[in-house]
Amino acid sequence: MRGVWTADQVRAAEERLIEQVPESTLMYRAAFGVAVAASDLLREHVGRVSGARVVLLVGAGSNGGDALWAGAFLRRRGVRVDAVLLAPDRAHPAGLAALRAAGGRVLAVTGSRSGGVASAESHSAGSDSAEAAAEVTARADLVVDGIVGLSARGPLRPAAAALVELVTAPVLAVDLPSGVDPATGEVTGPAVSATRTVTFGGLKPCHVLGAGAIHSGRVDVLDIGLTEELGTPELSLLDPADLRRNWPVPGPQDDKYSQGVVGVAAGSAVYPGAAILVTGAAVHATSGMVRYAGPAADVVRDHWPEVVATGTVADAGRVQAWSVGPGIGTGESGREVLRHVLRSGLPACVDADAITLLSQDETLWDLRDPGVPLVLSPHAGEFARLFGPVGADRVASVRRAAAHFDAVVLLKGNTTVIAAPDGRVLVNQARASWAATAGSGDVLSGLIGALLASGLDPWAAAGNAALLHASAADLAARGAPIGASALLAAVPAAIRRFRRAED
Ligand SMILES: NC(=O)C1=CN([C@@H]2O[C@H](COP(=O)(O)OP(=O)(O)OC[C@H]3O[C@@H](n4cnc5c(N)ncnc54)[C@H](O)[C@@H]3O)[C@@H](O)[C@H]2O)[C@@H](O)CC1
Ligand SMILES: [K+]
Repeated sequence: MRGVWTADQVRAAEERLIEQVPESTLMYRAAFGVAVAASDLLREHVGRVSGARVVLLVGAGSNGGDALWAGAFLRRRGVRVDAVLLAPDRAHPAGLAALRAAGGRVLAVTGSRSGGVASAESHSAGSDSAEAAAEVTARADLVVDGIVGLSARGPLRPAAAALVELVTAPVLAVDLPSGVDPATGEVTGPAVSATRTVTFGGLKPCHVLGAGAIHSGRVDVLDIGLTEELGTPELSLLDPADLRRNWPVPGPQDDKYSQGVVGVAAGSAVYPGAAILVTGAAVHATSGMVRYAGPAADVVRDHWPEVVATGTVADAGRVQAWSVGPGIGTGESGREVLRHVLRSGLPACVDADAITLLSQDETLWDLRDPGVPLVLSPHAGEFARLFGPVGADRVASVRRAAAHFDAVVLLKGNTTVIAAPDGRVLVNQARASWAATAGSGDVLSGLIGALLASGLDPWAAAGNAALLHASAADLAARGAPIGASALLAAVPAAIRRFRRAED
């Protein structure tokens, strides 16, 4: 599992570390890491380091300081470095002196009332003008983004925004791509799109949430001594090694019952698709047995002969967990199905129509045994019905909902957020949005139900299912749109890929 820490946590860790290590040492370490990554990118994109042109976009804080020091290190490798100071009076003094001493060129730019880089302020000897800054930026082989870091507030100022728009070269972001909200990953205006981001100590929310994850490019975490001091992460990400360790596979002593039997209550005679998809996902996710209970039993049996299918949940037989909701409808028959599942005292993944039913009829909650795990897996619309609009801070909303319902809540989306009632949060950022297709959520329900039946902790069940689901979508799509059936068919290949994956 990889941790993600908030800006406040990182600052607190820095304060603790500074009692042992001078602040300037931390900045050298950070800047050295940035310079190494910049050299790698130059080799990759330009084929050389010495003689290449690097432009540093430098803001008012220590983020700019990191960039300036990195520029000084790059000068020693023969790189031509231009620093564009966006807040000339507040540029990091030691970093600026170091860059100048190393022979870097410094251009000063200030924002104008009309926005853009129309006004420039002379700052140092040489061709200091907004035009010069624009020109070097546009001609750079690599741009280092030191505009703003952990203390970023609001959108980029106009001068920075105008320069960012001109960049065509690869961008190396220092700590995080400027213009992205550090806490939520939200992008509401112009923002840097980084090829790579070098961050310090640990991942921050903006590297893994929403548009921020895309704008960050590849993220390298550099341990400058902070990692030990960071404490419990605010969020976590599952990595391939977690999935490989967690995904249940049969052992020598297992039989079809010992691995957990999952019950599927989904679909209807008129809409059997959901039944087929949820059941199929459960069939592919784990070995053992899947029972289907509902009006689509005949169709399910035709599709998945290995499934034991019955007409009603009451006749389903013994299961260890339920996957309930997709396609059951929001009328009385669906309500009856949900009542049965909630009364059963078994773990359940509650999705789709079952979530709508819960939002319409509060008395359904009373049927639940509070000691038994529940996973709610809404999309944003269902979440809103159940708990109110998600808002910009998805993590905070989902965490509150999980505590409120005393359930694991998985909010679907390009960034899937999974919160446990005790406050733990997992996020899964899909690399693409191929899973945004009708029926894809049904597949996820089946995966979660199967993992619950195997006895996995419900938070881990939901998290592992989300990661596998996104990976199956990528594998199936390979660059072209897919339907949920293709996603479902790719589930075994995705499991195989994780089971073979190296750490
Ligand atoms: N926290 C740590 O342990 C370390 C931090 N370091 C660096 O220090 C950075 C944090 O430094 P600071 O706290 O000085 O803050 P920043 O460098 O993030 O910038 C803060 C200043 O930028 C301005 N600003 C805020 N939002 C802006 C926006 N949207 N557009 C333009 N300007 C804006 C404000 O005037 C603010 O004072 C980190 O991101 C990292 O790069 C590293 O030097 C190493 C260690
Ligand atoms: K930055």
